[in-house]
Amino acid sequence: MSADEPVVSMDGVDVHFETEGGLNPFENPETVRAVDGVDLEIPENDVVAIVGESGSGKTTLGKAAVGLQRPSGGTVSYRGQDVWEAKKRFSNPSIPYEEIRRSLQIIHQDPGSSLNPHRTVEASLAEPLKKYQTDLGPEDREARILAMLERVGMAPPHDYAQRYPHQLSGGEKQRVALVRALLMNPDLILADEAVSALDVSLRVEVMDLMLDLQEQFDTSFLFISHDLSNARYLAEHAGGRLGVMYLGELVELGEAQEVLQNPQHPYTKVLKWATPSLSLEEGATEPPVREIDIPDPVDPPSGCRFHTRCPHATDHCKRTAPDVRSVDGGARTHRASCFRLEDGSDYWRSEPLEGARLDD
Ligand SMILES: Nc1ncnc2c1ncn2[C@@H]1O[C@H](COP(=O)(O)OP(=O)(O)OP(=O)(O)O)[C@@H](O)[C@H]1O
Repeated sequence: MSADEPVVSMDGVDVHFETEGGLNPFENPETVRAVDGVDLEIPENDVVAIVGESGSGKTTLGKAAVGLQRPSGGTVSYRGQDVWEAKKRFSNPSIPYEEIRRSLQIIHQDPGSSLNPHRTVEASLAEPLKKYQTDLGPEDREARILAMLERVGMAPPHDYAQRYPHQLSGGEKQRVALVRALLMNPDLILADEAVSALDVSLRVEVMDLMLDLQEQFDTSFLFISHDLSNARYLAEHAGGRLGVMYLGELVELGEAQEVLQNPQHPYTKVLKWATPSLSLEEGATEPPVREIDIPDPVDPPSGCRFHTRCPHATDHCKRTAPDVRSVDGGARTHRASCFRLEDGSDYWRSEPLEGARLDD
């Protein structure tokens, strides 16, 4: 372990779920490959926004990153310490599991679900402090809570501290959830669809607050959204990265501006096309896909998983899965998994699938 180690490293992470085999008890259970072979490093003070369609595995990836979902393959480490090794009884980890748990926090789409309806805001916020900051007395605890409430715009803080969750608006509940996460002094906050349930007018406000707090507390954020315009807003304003998931795979990752200005995976281009604020910039009209329907993650397509929809797919894509390729070779590498990034690939000599073409 060292201070230079990324806060979280995911190395070849798979999360596969076994599900019941339909109505027939003699049928074999099916495997949902929610996350497949994902590599992702999140250093200190970093922002990564992950975007993808519903069911692409974003939540599962996020939960695996903060140690709430055990991977079925690969490793997840916190500052070099394998998270699941640290959790084992009788292990002797370099970082105790309790410290890892405190350092990796989550805020949910529905902040109400993480607040006890029978407890005041102050009581809910005192709980993590009592558990993890045992040196704080009741007065210091109260002072910390009130200062944080004020910091996130809940003024007068004394008034908000005595309210119950039903006396708060959706935006206020999300602010309390943010305070609750920040009081743990975390290194990384997973914000899973944290603004999706809010009115459009409030989303930017809460994202601005997250950006502000991220800068002030030097906390890394893993922000998950099905909406590219939200992911873009947060990642671009933080100077962070944008990751694109498709059927369990992280198919593109890089600096947000670079990924959006110079997308390399055909699926990233589809997401751009489907986002009015971005497609209008380019005046694109025709959808850049052959098939609108998303395949089943229980039975993903062979080879490149995007080949059934890709406008550039060839026979080669149907048979072989592309490796992750670096696009620019820079320090914070822009990477994508597509044969079109390899000049010498057999892809270029292979027959385009029906309705597809090699050129743009
Ligand atoms: N505990 C589980 N057991 C079985 N299958 C699961 C489980 N959790 C998730 N899945 C499946 O894994 C796939 C990925 O789900 P996940 O929730 O991670 O996707 P997502 O991109 O976050 O989607 P959404 O935006 O709809 O939440 C889906 O097909 C989902 O049905």
